[in-house]
Amino acid sequence: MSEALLQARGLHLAFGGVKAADGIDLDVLRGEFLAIIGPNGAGKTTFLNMATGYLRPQAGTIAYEGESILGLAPRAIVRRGIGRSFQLPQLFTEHTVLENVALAVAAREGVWSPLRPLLRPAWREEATEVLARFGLATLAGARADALNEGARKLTDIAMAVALKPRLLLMDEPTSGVAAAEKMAIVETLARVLRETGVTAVFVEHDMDVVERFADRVAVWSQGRIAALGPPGTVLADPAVQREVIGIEGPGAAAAGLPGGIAAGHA
Ligand SMILES: Nc1ncnc2c1ncn2[C@@H]1O[C@H](COP(=O)(O)OP(=O)(O)OP(=O)(O)O)[C@@H](O)[C@H]1O
Repeated sequence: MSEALLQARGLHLAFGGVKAADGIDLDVLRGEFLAIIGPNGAGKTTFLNMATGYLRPQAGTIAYEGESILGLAPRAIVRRGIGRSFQLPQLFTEHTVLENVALAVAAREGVWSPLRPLLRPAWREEATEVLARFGLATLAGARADALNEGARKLTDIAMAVALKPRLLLMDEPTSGVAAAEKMAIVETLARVLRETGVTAVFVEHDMDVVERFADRVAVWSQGRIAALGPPGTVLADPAVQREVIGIEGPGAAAAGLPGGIAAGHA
């Protein structure tokens, strides 16, 4: 079986004159944590949207487990095993944390309804187990709209994990989370994903998080992948430091994205 769980080739998508994807080739390898970094507007979310059926590329292919998923609706892609969490968590705010996760379990069983009375005990039990994995058991009875940002993010990801994905795509899992809480949240997230054998792709702006948790980093720039490789190599590149991380250095002026580091596809 192929090492690549998800394989994107030649993805193009323009919005008017803006090339949000301008020839994206990417293999997501089974079992890895792949971070996507890049400046605002580089096309990171557009890639997640194409991989999850929210946007259709104008050219190119996307295969999951060796089969094309192009043209499938988001729900059909979820059923294939690709989960998604969003920059702004999509919780049922008037429901409890447990109910939110139980609704995700129900959705996996084909019941797409936010109606609390329809929740079966088995779904609640499974949701309880998922919450325990995430260390959220004490918040099971809390209403989703009473959570702080960190707990909200984790609940959103717990819902995605309850759908039993083999690949989870996350858009800025730590955005809006207080700095002091951030590492603990990602630590929890990474532990659960490793325990459950989930491959992960995450868009991230915090380079400490990237360095600590990513096996590989892909640098997005103007709809293209300008560099791809281990964090130690990619984050040390002067062009990446200047244009993505915002560090000025002596070597930075000579390099430029995407041309300066275009050869780094590992
Ligand atoms: N549905 C859309 N309609 C029109 N333009 C869009 C749409 N989605 C994205 N774009 C444009 O495509 C470009 C890439 O956007 P995208 O959201 O993918 O970037 P990003 O790298 O995720 O940025 P950020 O870090 O700010 O979230 C931007 O110029 C954006 O305005």
